[in-house]
Amino acid sequence: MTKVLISDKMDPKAAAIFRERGIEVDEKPGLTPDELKAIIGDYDGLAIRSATKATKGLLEAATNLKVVGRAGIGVDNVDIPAATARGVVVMNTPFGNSITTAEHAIALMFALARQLPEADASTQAGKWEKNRFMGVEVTGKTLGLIGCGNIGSIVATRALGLKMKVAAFDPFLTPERAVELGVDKVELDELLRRADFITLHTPLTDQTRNVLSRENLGKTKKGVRIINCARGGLIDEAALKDALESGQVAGAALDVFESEPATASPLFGTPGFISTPHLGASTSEAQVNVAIQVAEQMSDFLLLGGVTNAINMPSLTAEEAPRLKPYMSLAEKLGKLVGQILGEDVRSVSVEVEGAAAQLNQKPITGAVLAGLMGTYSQTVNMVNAPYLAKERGLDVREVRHDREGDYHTLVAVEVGTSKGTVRVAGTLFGNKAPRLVELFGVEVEAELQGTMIYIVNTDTPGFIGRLGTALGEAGINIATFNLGRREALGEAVALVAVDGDVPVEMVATLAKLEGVRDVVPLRF
Ligand SMILES: NC(=O)C1=CN([C@@H]2O[C@H](COP(=O)(O)OP(=O)(O)OC[C@H]3O[C@@H](n4cnc5c(N)ncnc54)[C@H](O)[C@@H]3O)[C@@H](O)[C@H]2O)C=CC1
Ligand SMILES: O=C(O)CCC(=O)C(=O)O
Repeated sequence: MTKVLISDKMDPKAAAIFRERGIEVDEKPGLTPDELKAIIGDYDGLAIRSATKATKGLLEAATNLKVVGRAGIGVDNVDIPAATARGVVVMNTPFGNSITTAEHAIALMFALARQLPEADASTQAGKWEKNRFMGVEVTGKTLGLIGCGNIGSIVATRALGLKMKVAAFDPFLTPERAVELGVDKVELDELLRRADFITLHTPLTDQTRNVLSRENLGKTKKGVRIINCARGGLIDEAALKDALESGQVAGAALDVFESEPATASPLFGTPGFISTPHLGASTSEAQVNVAIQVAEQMSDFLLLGGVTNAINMPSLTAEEAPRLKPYMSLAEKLGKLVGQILGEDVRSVSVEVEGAAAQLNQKPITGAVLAGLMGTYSQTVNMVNAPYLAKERGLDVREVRHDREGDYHTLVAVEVGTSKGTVRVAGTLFGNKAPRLVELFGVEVEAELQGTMIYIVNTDTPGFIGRLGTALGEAGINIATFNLGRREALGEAVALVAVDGDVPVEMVATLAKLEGVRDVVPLRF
């Protein structure tokens, strides 16, 4: 039975959905990394928030794992390259908590503008310091957004509603989108110079790390207030402390820290500094949203092969998956066929779809060809890691789509570049569901690729088939199906012979010695 582990605190709706869909689920938040590592091998799916760290070490122990689902947006707690290399799909829920996080940024902006935490603490301490807490209005002020994606855009609309001006720095924000949102698209230096408030909404990447560095903090308008509800590491925390102490920065509110859980920080106790413990996504609405989304997405993947919001694999809806299934089986068999016959001598792969196949999502078909092909070289290949492994081997992979119908109503062809030139295999679906080879290296051969087969290239001479049958019969090998094709009469011929049981190595050597034989390769599908 398919099994999922929920290893972080998650709304109970997630577990309920897994169970409704027939998936066994264990909820074990708060495990230590070692405890998690000890049990992860039992699970097909791992559902997490931000506390679980899906490290390379954990993924290595996760021998059955097929999918990691992040109930949230940031996947920086998952080693994506390691997951991809091991063929594990990583999914997130990119929209479920965006509004909630945007609202937290706005809440922190007001908390800074009116010093709400300090005023609350003072009042509850019985001090009534009415003159100590002079605030600022946000109306008419400029909010500088660093990152204007899903959350940044929501913050922008809320800020505009508060009659603020909004300037956004985001290299991927198009001028049209900026106009649509009503924000000024600016460079970082201009934002730093103009903003009264700065809020960060980017992922943590090599480009965004320390975007508010000591140098950039020095370029801000004196008295700026800064909010970070995105990721720790975007701001130089030591420089921020100095900037708060010097008055360059009047206030800073961090929901996220370089190191979490942040139970100690030099920033704690600095005047003008307020913090929350990574609460950006913590509303009941957002947690229900992400729990439902992650459980549905993971179930669709584990049960139907549907792929939604995957970071390391192209999307495939649960409706598309059944239609694509026979094509993926055909594509994988074609990949296996060329991989087994050509061995290491594969330099490029072009996957062509024609007719009905051209109406479908081609990425999974290409992925399946590569999975079949790369499976010849590695034991642990699947649709997720095959494109990655192909890239690692330096394979040039292309996709071609022909909308027209040729001789077949639907066709998947794989053209492979080798050191000796290009070869091509192609297959179709009989009755829209049964994969059949129809072309093998320029020769028309119709064959069902399954079980154990022998590929034989020979010179077309009278009596060859008899000699081949006798050799197999003498070795006690029963022929299941015999599929033949030839380039021209008495020219090169190709046989694909399906046999019961295995083909011993000695048998391959015996067949190779038969008169007229040019090549023999045992195949397994
Ligand atoms: N505090 C919390 O609990 C939560 C934090 N987050 C974090 O918020 C961040 C933003 O999330 P979304 O808006 O959903 O992501 P998104 O992907 O929709 O937007 C990110 C934006 O950053 C921009 N960007 C990328 N590199 C940039 C660069 N070098 N300079 C400026 N902009 C750059 C992108 O173009 C994109 O528009 C993520 O890091 C996410 O993990 C999200 C949810 C909850
Ligand atoms: O799950 C959480 O509480 C954190 C959410 C978050 O940081 C994210 O979605 O990126």
